Amino acid sequence: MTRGKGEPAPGTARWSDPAGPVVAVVVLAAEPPAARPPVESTRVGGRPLLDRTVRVLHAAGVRRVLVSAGRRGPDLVAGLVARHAPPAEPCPPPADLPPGRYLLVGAAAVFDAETVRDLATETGVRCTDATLAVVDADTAREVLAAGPADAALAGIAGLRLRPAAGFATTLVDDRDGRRVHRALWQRYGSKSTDGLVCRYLNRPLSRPVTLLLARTGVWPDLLSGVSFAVAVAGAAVIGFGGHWWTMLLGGVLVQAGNALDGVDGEVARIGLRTSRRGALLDTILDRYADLAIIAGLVLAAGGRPVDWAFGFAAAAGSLLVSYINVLAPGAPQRLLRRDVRLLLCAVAAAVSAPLAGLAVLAVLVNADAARVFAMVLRRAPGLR
Ligand SMILES: Nc1ccn([C@@H]2O[C@H](COP(=O)(O)OP(=O)(O)O[C@@H]3[C@@H](O)[C@H](O)[C@@H](O)[C@H](O)[C@@H]3O)[C@@H](O)[C@H]2O)c(=O)n1
Ligand SMILES: O=P([O-])([O-])O[C@@H]1[C@@H](O)[C@H](O)[C@@H](O)[C@H](O)[C@@H]1O
Repeated sequence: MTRGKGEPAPGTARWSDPAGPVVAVVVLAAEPPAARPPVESTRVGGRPLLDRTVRVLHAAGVRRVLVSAGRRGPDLVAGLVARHAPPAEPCPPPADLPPGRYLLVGAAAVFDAETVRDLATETGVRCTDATLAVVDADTAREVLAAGPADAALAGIAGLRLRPAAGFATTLVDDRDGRRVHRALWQRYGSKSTDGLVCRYLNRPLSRPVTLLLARTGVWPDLLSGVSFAVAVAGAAVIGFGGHWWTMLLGGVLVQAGNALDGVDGEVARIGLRTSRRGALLDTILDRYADLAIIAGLVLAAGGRPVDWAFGFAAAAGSLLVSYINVLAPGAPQRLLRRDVRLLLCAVAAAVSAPLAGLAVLAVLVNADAARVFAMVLRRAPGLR
């Protein structure tokens, strides 16, 4: 394809003029492929790709999302309108597109809001990692008239290429989902705040479970309940088992619950389904599971006064270490994060040393809490 119609002579300002908000046009095939489901219906993170695309575009601040899909358009858009607010709209015929800036989105593009925001700062730019481009109205009309954006955009000269600022890839077809979900996990599976046990032991354990569940659309809150149930089951087996092998089994269940506790967040992030409600549920269930596990160790140790004393100290310190995260989110790095505490409890149970485990946990968590509180207090402004 020759240079875009109306393409400015090199050096003129039009391509770089970022004036005006961008309108997104999701360019789908006018006719669905005969042999396979249309790529936009492939489930990514538990929702059809077209739904994810509309959601990400709105999350990136795009004020209008149009869907160009030939005669399929009105039906597709009707479904989107029912599931999105603000909704998507059918794209008018290319010749009727008003002047302005357009973000052209390929049917198979999988991307995040960060990539959209970065691209939308300019005009005349195309993403090298997925079919995304910001062009002016003339070029948009030309691409839409030519058919699916994937091929038409590649042929337009004069577009500056730019790697994705965030996440972006192209879903080849519905068999490519595994690769895309691995890439999404790589980007969103772990958190910057993960502790050492979490990063090097728990995330590798939770990753295959998440990759199995992320495409199903399973509710993250349900997964929070499952990891809670596994941890509490471990606590019960430890507390009431009475044999070395039940202690070992209990320890394994506690560590399994520890690792599984990352699956809910991983599935939520990959599927763009994180929620404040889910975060609260996750944290509250974790606190109860922590207390249940400590109670299980106290019962396994014999339930004597000394066992309850260490259990109380371990529980109080554990709650304080977690509470610091609420009181002072930017507090210095806490060492006895939940991933470390639960691994310590699991090992104590597995080697049938519940009292020793409680004593070590009690000393470490309270020392860590005292250390971090002292640092926070030193930084806190004095009386004014
Ligand atoms: N129903 C839900 C559950 C979670 N979210 C969102 O996810 C984060 C929680 O992220 P994640 O589950 O990845 O990690 P978490 O903070 O739970 O930390 C666990 C530790 O508890 C565990 O001990 C450790 O082993 C594990 O590896 C993790 O580090 C939540 O804040 C929400 O934003 C949601 O939306 N809905
Ligand atoms: O590691 P920690 O801070 O003691 O406890 C954590 C909480 O602070 C966090 O809010 C929650 O999402 C984690 O699942 C874990 O429960």
